[in-house]
Amino acid sequence: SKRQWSLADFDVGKPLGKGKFGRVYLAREIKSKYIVALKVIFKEQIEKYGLQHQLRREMEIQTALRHPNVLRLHGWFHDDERIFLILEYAHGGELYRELRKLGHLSETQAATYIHSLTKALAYCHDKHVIHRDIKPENLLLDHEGRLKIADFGWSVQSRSKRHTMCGTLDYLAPEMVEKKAHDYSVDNWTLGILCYEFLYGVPPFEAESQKDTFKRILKVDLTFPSTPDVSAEAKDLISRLLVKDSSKRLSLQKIMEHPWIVKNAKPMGICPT
Ligand SMILES: CC[C@@H](NC(=O)c1cc2[nH]nc(NC(=O)c3ccc(N4CCN(C)CC4)cc3)c2s1)c1ccccc1
Repeated sequence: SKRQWSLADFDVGKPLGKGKFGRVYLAREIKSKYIVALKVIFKEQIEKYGLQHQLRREMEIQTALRHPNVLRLHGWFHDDERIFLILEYAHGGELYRELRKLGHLSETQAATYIHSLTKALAYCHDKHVIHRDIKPENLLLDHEGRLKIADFGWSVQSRSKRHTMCGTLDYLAPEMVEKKAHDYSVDNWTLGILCYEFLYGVPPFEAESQKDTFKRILKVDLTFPSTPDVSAEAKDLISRLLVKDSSKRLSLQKIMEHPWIVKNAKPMGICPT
């Protein structure tokens, strides 16, 4: 019973954030008083960059995904110049703001978020979806501090081996940098990048220029600073994910069973900030 929505159904509030092709606003569905995030995307922008198919894929993918760590897409509607996505509202905002505020996360927080991400990715991969653009900006927190993956704008159904350069450089796996065919395991690489960034506050291959970042990624030039003091188990997990040969990266199942995750991750995916 897909209900037809329109802008008249919502009270639109303050802007929450903006991305490449649109903005997100706090909104309330008038009849139910249900709070949502309304993502407004301009058709001419999408047409200008030929991203209609990509946006349609994002909408089809995110509507079909039902997981506690994946932001829900409740529905959509459009008018002459805009497309509106009715998204779950994540009250806690962007994880990367929390990361910037704290500098780096505790091993409990980092392991809890990595565990939640791993479960969400295992669910997505089971549905043949590769996100390809997991980065702190796309990770949100709900009112209980539970992690939610947002913005499937770059995700693909794994059937198409086609690749398009996407995502910020720091998170790109070597095979994507080398424009080789890539598969699910790019998301495993990214989990390693994120785990490092959660614990150290910066991504592992950060460099002055894009070229240097590319070189460091291709060399897997991984070094661990002496501070903050990070456990050997955490470094072990990171080292088993940031592996150039994508077939040798730790599987999502093995990540969930890794001693550092088992010891530090909160079972319900919620940890006191
Ligand atoms: C991830 C980018 C993507 N975003 C979404 O899809 C987004 C979907 C979605 N649902 N809920 C959100 N919540 C917020 O954005 C938010 C931000 C700050 C908040 N706080 C400020 C600090 N305060 C102390 C607590 C409350 C609370 C909620 C967002 S963003 C996007 C993509 C394209 C265009 C626009 C946005």
